[in-house]
Amino acid sequence: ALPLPPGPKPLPFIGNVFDMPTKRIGPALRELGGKYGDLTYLNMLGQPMIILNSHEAAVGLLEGRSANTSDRPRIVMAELTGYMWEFAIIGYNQAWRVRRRLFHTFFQPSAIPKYHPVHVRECRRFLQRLLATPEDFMPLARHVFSATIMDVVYGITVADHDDPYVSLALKAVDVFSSIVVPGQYLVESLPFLKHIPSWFPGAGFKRQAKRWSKVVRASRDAPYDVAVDAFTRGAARPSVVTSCLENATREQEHVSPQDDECFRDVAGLAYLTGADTSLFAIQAMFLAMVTHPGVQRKAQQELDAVVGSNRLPEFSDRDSLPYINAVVKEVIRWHSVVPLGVSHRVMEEDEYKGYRIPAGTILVPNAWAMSRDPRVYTEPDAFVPERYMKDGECGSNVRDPEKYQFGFGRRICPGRHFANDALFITVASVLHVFSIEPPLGRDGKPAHVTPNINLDSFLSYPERFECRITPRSAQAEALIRRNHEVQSVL
Ligand code: HEM
Repeated sequence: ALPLPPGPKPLPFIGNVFDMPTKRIGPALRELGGKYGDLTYLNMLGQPMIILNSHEAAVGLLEGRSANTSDRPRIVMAELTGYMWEFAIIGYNQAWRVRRRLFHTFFQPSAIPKYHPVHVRECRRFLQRLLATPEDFMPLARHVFSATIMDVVYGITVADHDDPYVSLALKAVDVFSSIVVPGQYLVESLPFLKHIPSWFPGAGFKRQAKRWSKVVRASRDAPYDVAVDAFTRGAARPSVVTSCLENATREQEHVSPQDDECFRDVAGLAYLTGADTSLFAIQAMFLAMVTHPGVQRKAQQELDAVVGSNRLPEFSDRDSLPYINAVVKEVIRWHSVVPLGVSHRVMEEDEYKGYRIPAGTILVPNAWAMSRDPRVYTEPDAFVPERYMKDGECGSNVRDPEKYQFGFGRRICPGRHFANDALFITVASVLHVFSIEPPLGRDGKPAHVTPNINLDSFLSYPERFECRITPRSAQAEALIRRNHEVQSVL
């Protein structure tokens, strides 16, 4: 007898299909929320969907009711492309639990300090490459996070240019981004279309899925097979895969087929989720520094006072760098890397705040809207690390963006501590030695840079922009050039 949450009037049969935006999705859905409320109900060809436009609504349903809301919606395109090995999109079931538990053992807070040397080494190589070709800062940033995750997960060193694993991951993440945005493929609302023959008119999605499936499979198996081969030859470096194989072969001679599948899935997902997420956050940091020079100056003053000019930042400096920590938090808020989070699914009918939440409803947390909530953040579009500062410390003056940008409840991002480490060391190191400024215009004066963020797909990223990256001083340049090789001691 309870009403459904409010939403735009559905059309017969197709429901609200035309109300689902395809461009700047987060902002457009927030606008819808402005009319209908924090919970906006959409009927997508009969599939119930609720957009959660506020933090309170997302916490209420995804954390308060997590036993019932930790499932994932079926993604038919994931089935067609062979992506169901990714435990990020499989249901709330035993296969997910086993994989999530194993992932957690490698990425929980007590486990990740052992990856610090890899972060530091790759970050310092990044500084050297930036010095050589600063105009390539976008691809170089991709390289640093890919190199870190490939070393940590597989013990593989990636090539400086055109690495096959880096391009494979890039292609696989592109496929993933294309298939997970709600409402993009008709077959998601009409799953029977999955069975129409590939040659049938309108079955382009099936042909596309077939083309993509090769990349999807290879992205899981190619680096894993190389790591297993190295392990078998006794030539493996310490890595997540090496640890899995060592543990599995301690008591039995061979790895069971179930364990083999599980190890492939866990390593593959870390490899695919680990690089681009941090990459887009750090690209946003470069953009924020170009557009907010006052923040950059303040961060550099803190680095000069704490780290000094004779060395580069280390993880041990973290607690003494509150403003840098606040910059990292503001990067995470200002740029929603996953603007619509990852959808959850309601397993059994529920009631929330007097509304009926039907079984099978897809819940879409609009993280972008949460990051721009003017009730929580003054001037939400501005980059203001000071909002987290309290009595000279990076405290919790205001809602911590980690509470929504990494998802919710039992599905919360298990790689968030690792991502935080990667962002901290990169932000601190880059700002310590480089100035990031707008490019010079034809008149020789700094040009105006307008932030242009792509918000049309699953992962959001800054569109290509230019900036001048130069060493802050001769001493900073010498620091970068000095070879800071740190051994990988996983
Ligand atoms: C800035 C960086 C990152 C952001 C913003 C981010 C965000 C997210 C979000 C929003 C989710 C969905 C949570 C939910 O369903 O409620 C998620 C899931 C996940 N993330 Fe991240 N992530 C980041 C980095 C990473 C890294 C570095 C890794 C791996 C090392 C990782 C591994 C995962 C995995 C495995 C899941 C699936 C969890 C599950 O379904 O149980 N993420 N992430």
